[in-house]
Amino acid sequence: MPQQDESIISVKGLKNGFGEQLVHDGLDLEVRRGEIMGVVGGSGTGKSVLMRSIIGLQTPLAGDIRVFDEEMIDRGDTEAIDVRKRWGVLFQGGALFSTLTVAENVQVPLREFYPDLDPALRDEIAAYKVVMSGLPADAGPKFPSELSGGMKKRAGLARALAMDPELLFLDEPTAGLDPIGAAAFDELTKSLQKTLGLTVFLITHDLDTLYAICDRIAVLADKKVIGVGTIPELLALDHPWIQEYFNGPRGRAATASVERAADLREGTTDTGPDTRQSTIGTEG
Ligand SMILES: Nc1ncnc2c1ncn2[C@@H]1O[C@H](COP(=O)(O)OP(=O)(O)OP(=O)(O)O)[C@@H](O)[C@H]1O
Repeated sequence: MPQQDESIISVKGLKNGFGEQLVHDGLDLEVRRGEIMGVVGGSGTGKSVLMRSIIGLQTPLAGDIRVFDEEMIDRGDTEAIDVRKRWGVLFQGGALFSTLTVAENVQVPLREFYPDLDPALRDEIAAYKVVMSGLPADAGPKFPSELSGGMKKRAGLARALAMDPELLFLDEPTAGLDPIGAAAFDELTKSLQKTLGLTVFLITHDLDTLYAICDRIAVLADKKVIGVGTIPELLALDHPWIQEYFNGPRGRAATASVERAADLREGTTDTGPDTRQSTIGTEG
């Protein structure tokens, strides 16, 4: 029986750098089973490098990374396969193969991990994941160039879900989406977390996403995770970046939006303008 406080990702003493530039120095982070962990920080603070280190695309200078309680650093490709099968990744922008159709893109991990799978079953799984990601069923034969930005993200999500992962990595999934598309993507992420019991590592600059769907938030600054918790818990830390981020005009607008939505649910106030418009577009 899985434990709610079971550690799914554990990063300790992580150090990353490029040439003279040190990106992480003594970074620690724990992600628990079933939570959506939002990862925020100013541009260039190393959010993507952190994700790449966890999934084995970046070899750290030092530190310890465990996923599903398996040590990841210096693990050979063959040894890592059993762990890699258990996660899905949506890279920034979707990272679809432009010469493959949506369905073929979704089948890439299936071909990699189960090369002998019956092609008819592969087609069936791909079709199911396309619909599960909120795309119309006829999106399967389309090429990425025929899709809108939001559809590309959903196609990337369908590919990330191909292997029925327990853990999902999302790198800025709502960047570049219009407010309605971004809110819809958030809802989809939340419903996948709930229905599939997913653990989600979600890099974002989108304050609305943080308020709407994240269970906890990790803040990267000063080459470390300077705080992890809910928004009120982070605000209590009194760090200047945290105060500026959550208490600045965009942060206040997002708070007001969440409060208004709560009031609306309780039927205690009238509708005002959706503030999502004012809180997007912050990516660096
Ligand atoms: N392969 C690389 N070679 C050299 N420097 C790199 C490489 N990858 C990342 N960096 C540097 O590491 C730092 C952190 O990059 P990263 O992409 O993780 O930032 P980020 O927090 O995700 O930023 P953003 O919010 O703008 O996406 C940046 O200064 C970047 O230039």
